[in-house]
Amino acid sequence: MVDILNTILYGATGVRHWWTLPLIVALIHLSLERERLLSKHLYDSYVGNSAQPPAAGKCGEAERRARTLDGSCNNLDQPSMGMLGYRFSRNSAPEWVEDGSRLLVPNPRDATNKLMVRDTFKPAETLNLMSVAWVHFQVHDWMSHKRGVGTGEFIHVPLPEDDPWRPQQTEMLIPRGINDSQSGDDPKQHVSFANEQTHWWDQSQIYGTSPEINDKIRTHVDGKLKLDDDGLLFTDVDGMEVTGMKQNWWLGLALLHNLFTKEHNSICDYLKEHHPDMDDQELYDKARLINTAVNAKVHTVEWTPAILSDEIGYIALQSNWFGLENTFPDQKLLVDTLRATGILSHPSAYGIVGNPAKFYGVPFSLTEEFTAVYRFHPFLPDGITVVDSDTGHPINGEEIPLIDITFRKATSIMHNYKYKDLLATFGTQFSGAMVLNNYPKAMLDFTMPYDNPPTRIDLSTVDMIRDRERGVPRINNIRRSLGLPAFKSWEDLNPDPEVIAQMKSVYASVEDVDCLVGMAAEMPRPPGWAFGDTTFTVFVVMASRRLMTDRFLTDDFTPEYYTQEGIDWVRNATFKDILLRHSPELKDLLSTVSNPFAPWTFK
Ligand code: HEM
Repeated sequence: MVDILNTILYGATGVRHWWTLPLIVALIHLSLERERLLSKHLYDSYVGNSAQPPAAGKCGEAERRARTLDGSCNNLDQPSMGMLGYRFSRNSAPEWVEDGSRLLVPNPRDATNKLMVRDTFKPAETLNLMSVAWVHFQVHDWMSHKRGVGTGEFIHVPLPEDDPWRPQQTEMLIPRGINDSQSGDDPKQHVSFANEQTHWWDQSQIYGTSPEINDKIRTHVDGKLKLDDDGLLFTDVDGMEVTGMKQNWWLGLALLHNLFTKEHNSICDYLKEHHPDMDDQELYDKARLINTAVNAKVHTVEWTPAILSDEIGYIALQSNWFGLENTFPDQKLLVDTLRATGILSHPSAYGIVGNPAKFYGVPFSLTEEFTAVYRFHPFLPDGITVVDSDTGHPINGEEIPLIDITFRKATSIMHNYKYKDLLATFGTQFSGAMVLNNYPKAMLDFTMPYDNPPTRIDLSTVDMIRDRERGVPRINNIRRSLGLPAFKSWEDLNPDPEVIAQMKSVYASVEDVDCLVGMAAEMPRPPGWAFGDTTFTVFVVMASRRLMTDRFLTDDFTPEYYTQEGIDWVRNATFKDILLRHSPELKDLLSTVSNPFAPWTFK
């Protein structure tokens, strides 16, 4: 049914790019596409393999009522689903998974030098640096593949003859990823990797996944988290903030970890006011549920529409949360009719949140393709200039290079500048665009400070190696594996003759183009979109799926679990209000802002 309708609406019309269809037709197409992808493009990494999911503890009353630290018991029928250590699944069927024989083909460092390295900064003029911080903050909630630092096992990437790192070195050593594969695994599936975070959207980056870290961040009074006398997160012995997850730490993460720790405490105050009988644990558990749902909502109805900045993106994302019914209240009859005839799915018509969970027959975990399409390192700028939030004037004049806002230097900046000025800086400065030759130079030559031994890496080469190591298909096979038409020629991927010439100097064929390079190269895109249709297709299936499968965002998004006040808090929450709650000094600057992930301007 879905296929037939989609063919009539899209294929048979001969329209090459679905987003050029009339709005309502494009929206119906999207709804049908999502059903098609969810029904056919979810592949569990445990099926056919000898490995078992990690063991979950017992799901008692406490685990039923609140999010657990290790993510177990979100699904009460299969308690280990999506928990810490659970394997990433895939959107591509096993036959599309790369087998590792092309790990160094073509040389990823050559691809970086020619196609990725930033020549001049290309801004994404519809996105600010806050949007970059935001997405990284969320990525740290969802995923972290284990790096094999200290195992002594490296992937040796030969440096091209004219490489800037020569003559000091002739190869780049990249610690191998640690895979979870076992001898009885199906060889067709190549390799499987486990997640060091929980797969659920549960703010584990703030709350931690172990009792030790969780204990360290909590006051154990009134449900609250620890903040110092300046209202900031405490500094740990490693020189960075005490918080749930702090890999690849930089100022953007520091700003948002502080913000949502403050927000947690505000939610605790509000709950205590309405429920003075709640003890520390209950306040903490409910505040975590609410804080998490707020993040999922802001991401869905504010961040994503900023990234997909047009009418289709806006309506599609509003209806993911609220349903088309509430997005177009005056079109209720049309929505009901389209639903009754099966043209619109239930989630498209009535929204995902608060409606029954849906699994499409496959246990939930995030996918390797989903990780691959979130490699948004070109969003990072070369540096920041801190501005005064009242005047917009630079403070201390000079730009602080990107490298000097990473790791413990980020924490120093948090203490050396005013929080409101740092927020204003991130609000007013542009993000980089996800296009070719826009990877920040600082990320192309840096040493991971906490690795032992320290490794000098170029993150773009590492990004490509990781995708290849994890069996992520090249861009054209991702398209085929998702049932999208392949790029038949270079021109199909990007019509610019100069870009084609440059790509041809690296890749023998359009079939070889890496996912990362393909994502940056893909043109045309819908106007206002930060990326192309291939990336978007992976988002369509996975962004919906992680909402649809989470008990606390579907079946149990109820007053019983959240309290009525909690449901109201989530319903009313906007990112602007959160910023203003914790930095009311930004009132003037934010007064003209409608989406806080688009650049703010001083009057
Ligand atoms: C200064 C800021 C950042 C630094 C220092 C940084 C550094 C890193 C490093 C070292 C890795 C792991 C490489 C490996 O596999 O060996 C990584 C992975 C990754 N980064 Fe970043 N990154 C930054 C910002 C961002 C941003 C803004 C995004 C946007 C979404 C992002 C998305 C990712 C993703 C999706 C991965 C793969 C995660 C996984 O393998 O599970 N990063 N980054």
